[in-house]
Amino acid sequence: MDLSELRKEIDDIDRDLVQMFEKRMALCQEVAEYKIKTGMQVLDRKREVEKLEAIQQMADSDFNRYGVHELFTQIMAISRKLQYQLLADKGVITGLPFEMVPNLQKSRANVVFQGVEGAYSHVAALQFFGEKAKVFHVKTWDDAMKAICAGTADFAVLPIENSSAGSVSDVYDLLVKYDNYIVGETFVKVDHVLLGLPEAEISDIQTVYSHPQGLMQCSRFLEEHRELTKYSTSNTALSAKRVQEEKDITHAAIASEMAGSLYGLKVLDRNIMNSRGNTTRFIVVASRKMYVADSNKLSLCFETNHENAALYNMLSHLTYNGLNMLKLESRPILGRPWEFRFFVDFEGNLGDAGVKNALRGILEEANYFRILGNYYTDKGKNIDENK
Ligand SMILES: C=C(O[C@@H]1C=C(C(=O)O)C=C[C@H]1O)C(=O)O
Repeated sequence: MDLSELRKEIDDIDRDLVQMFEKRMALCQEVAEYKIKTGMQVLDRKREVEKLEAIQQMADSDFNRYGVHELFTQIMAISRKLQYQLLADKGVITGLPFEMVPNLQKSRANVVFQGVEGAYSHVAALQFFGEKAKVFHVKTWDDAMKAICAGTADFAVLPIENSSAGSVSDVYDLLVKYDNYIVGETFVKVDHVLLGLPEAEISDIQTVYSHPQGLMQCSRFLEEHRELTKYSTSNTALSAKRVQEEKDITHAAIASEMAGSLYGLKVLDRNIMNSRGNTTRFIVVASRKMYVADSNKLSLCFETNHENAALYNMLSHLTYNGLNMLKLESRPILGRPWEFRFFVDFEGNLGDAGVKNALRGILEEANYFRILGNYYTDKGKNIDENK
């Protein structure tokens, strides 16, 4: 037999396979209609496990047993995706009661941030809500979350990620702890300087205060000045305040120039950061499940079974619906060592058919699932990376 004859036979088989595939999908569509009527779940794990076992029995070698297992795992996943599409089309999307709003009521908003005046969160709040916004501060990120739950604030502004130090993991955990939602985001350029008392010189400094992120973002500078003792504080601006209050010429803070001028400190050194384009992304959080009409980014959180391909299967719902993933983060689940909760950001709007379809799939197949928000992002267009 020559190659072209072999390929012709393969082509014939493939044609049959496609026809069989289409027949199978048509039946799955009927199954979906039955499920919609009866309120049954799309995923039936027991049936899928039994099917995979039965199919493996039909194959005649280990290699083929493995192959058909792979093949039918995918066929059934596609079958489920078809069913979710149908459910989403028929409006059967429970668990997504997000209210669409034309815009956020920014001008009358009461906004909370963590830290003290001059903190980068303060800068972020003014940038997002405008210079005249009513802002107040609390001691911890947890307090900020509580303030919006209690209604003393309409919005909280919290840092979620820095371009050189990475994710702010505590804030991820707080998004799970509280029933609050991301309704916006804003990017702030972080320009740390070394601040001391007006009479201090850099040679006087022995102790440096800053938030752990501030210390991390200036780690190269601190490595070059190993003689300095580093102290973590809960906020960069608070460290500037502390230097002002302690009146010790040997103390300095790593904070913004704005914090320095607020607390009467002198800039002892600039350009102390590891990377020049150092930017922090802040999220704006509210207690209402709402999204603005032009939202273009979603954040989700889910837990899966601790088994082979579990994450891959969850993410396949995004791939299959052509959704562009922007970020994947994981956090440990307390009480279940070495198991993780996943956080995914991707592009889209809750009104998009592809988004509804993907959410329906993840909602059914994850052990725990929450939409953390659908909001508008300008992707940090205001940031000049070269300055
Ligand atoms: C088609 C069904 O829905 C899903 C898909 C399956 C399949 O493609 O064989 C099997 C079980 C379900 O998870 C069904 O319930 O039979």
